[in-house]
Amino acid sequence: MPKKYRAKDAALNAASPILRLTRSGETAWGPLPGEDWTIFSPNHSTYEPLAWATRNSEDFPSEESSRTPLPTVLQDHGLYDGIQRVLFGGGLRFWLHKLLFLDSLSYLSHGQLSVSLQRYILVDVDDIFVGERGTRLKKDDVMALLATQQRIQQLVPGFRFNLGFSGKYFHHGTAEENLGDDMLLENAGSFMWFSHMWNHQQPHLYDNLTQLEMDMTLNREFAKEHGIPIDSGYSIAPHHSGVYPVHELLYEAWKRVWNVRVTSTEEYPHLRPARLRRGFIHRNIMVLPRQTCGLFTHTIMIERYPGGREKLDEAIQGGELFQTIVYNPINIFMTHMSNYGNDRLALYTFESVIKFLQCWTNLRLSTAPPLQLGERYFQLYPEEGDPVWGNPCDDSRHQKIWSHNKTCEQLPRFLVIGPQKTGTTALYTFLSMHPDISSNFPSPDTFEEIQFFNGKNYYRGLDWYMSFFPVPKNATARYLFEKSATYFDGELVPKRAHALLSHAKLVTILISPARRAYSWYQHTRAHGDQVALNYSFHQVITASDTAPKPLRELRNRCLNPGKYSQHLERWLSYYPPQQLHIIDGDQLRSNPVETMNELQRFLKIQPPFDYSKHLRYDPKKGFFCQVINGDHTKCLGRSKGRQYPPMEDKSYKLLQRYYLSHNTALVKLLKRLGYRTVPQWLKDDLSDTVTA
Ligand SMILES: Nc1ncnc2c1ncn2[C@@H]1O[C@H](COP(=O)(O)OS(=O)(=O)O)[C@@H](OP(=O)(O)O)[C@H]1O
Repeated sequence: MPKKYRAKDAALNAASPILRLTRSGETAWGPLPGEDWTIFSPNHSTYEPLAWATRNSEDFPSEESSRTPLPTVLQDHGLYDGIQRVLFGGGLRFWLHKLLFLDSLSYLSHGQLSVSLQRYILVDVDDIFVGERGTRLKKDDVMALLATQQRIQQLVPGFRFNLGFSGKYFHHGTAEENLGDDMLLENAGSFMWFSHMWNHQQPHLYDNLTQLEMDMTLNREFAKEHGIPIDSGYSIAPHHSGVYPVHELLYEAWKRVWNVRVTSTEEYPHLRPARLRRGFIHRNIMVLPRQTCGLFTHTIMIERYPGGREKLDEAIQGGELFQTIVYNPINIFMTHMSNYGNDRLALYTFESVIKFLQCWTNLRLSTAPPLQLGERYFQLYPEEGDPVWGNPCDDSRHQKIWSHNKTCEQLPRFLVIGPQKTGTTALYTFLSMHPDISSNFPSPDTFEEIQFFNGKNYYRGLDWYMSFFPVPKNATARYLFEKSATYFDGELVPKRAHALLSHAKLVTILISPARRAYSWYQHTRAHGDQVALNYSFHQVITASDTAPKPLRELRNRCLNPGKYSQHLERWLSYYPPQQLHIIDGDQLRSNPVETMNELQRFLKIQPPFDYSKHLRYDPKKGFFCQVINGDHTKCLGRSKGRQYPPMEDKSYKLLQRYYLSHNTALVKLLKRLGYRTVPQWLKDDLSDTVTA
């Protein structure tokens, strides 16, 4: 019917085959959101109602029919035109429609787009013993806690509240509240427990591991003394401090004192939006996303709850809290002790939402200790095991829970990303001559390169990366940079680099990919690599996919980085083109002064450094070198600018063909990026006359 109605009192068709997650049986009484409902009037046997509602009687005071339920959601079996559909007469603002939408997707995709019906719920009660006098649990609150827990157990088998304690504040309440503390301990075995911090101090405020361990040990001693179990393997930091952004000392102390294997936070990657919170694993500690239920330490009385009882019920009855559980297979909720005293809003909230879920959904609610939840979570989302380190300075909340000794000024402002064998060491050396530019401290394993964003080092975390850069107050250089030539073609590198250094500028050097491949081959031979010594360059680059693994690996390291356009496009899918500067490697070799001037302009470094006075061509080396003490030059070592025979013509020809599509795409890309001239090496590689 082409009219816009207001509607109320929704009910479902229990016989509909679409219902899966959604459970029929009740009527959702009251007005439904929106004023433009379509009421369907099917005139063909293909349509079957999935939901009904009543037209708002105020709009039709005299009409008898206003009391008759009319179809608002229809299943179209597709008998008419062969296409099955579900037609919604109202939008997704109505919570029941969100469930029906999920079920429709599942039904119409023959189960391929289905969410699981299993839901885990864990309710953490932080700050046990911490609340202010007058807001803590009394004996009858603890009794209510136990009674509610028992009732919830009927609906969620094995359900137990998970209590996070800070022993220092035990017996810090009124006489009545201290009896409440005692009663919690008398019933310790009825709950799950985890360690908060002994003194509720935020871990990021500790710069001393011993101190942090001492505080944790005090809480552990307290637990042992009072019969609190200490083997949960779970812990929580006050205000999520130290968990993310990671404070390594916290992870270290947790492992040493509590053997922590799992924790949770609301802060990864950010507090908001809550639906995007995810997990990660760091130093073998699983970090799970934590949900909020709308109750905080200040909402301990219903009149303090924003919007009062009505808003709280809205969250429970189809609103945010209800939906959190519908959408998340694993739910760890944060509450505080004071939410269980006073108006006991947390008891009301959880019991009500669980009942509401049971009434309207077929979800199977269960619970498990945090360690099991962690394992389950990463089985469901294995890809999340890999963390992505964001920049703490991009989020004001993160900055508040980051050590005062850390600053984003200690992060590089530009990256020289490679690829290998294009002249990156020369560029690194020239940049380091600049009085305003400074690179990282050398790594014992990879020398001037940190190689953080690719490979295993990334798992060492942000503190590890930052430890390679001078603390700004102790340094004179204004521009920090890092050069790791392996970044260029690293699959994950642009994403990771952008997450941490979204404002950083990127510098890359390109030479003929064929020459680059050959230089890499010579490099590995010079390093005594047996494969390179046993096979000719031509054999390496023509090795087939059935060749021995080491040979294939060498072939790949020779060939893959040279697919420049592919790699650059990946960088450009994260960074805007204005942040990327491409250096012609041949120009860097033949005219480094001009190259460095262009680079300084791109980096907006003022005043510019006069490289003409500091670089000179060294005929013996055959390259430009650094001028030392007026007359002498200091050149790069023997491993840069090696002497080796020219590439065989047949190899060069083969590589010209191999890189043809990549080089053609590179020309287009350079034009798109606004480069007016195409480098000579690229023209040569694309022509079929020139030899190497
Ligand atoms: N000024 C100067 N001095 C020495 N070498 C120079 C210079 N400018 C560019 N080149 C070229 O740099 C090539 C080595 O590149 P990289 O430093 O990027 O290699 S590495 O990936 O770090 O191993 C190196 O490659 P090979 O000639 O194959 O040794 C040189 O061609």
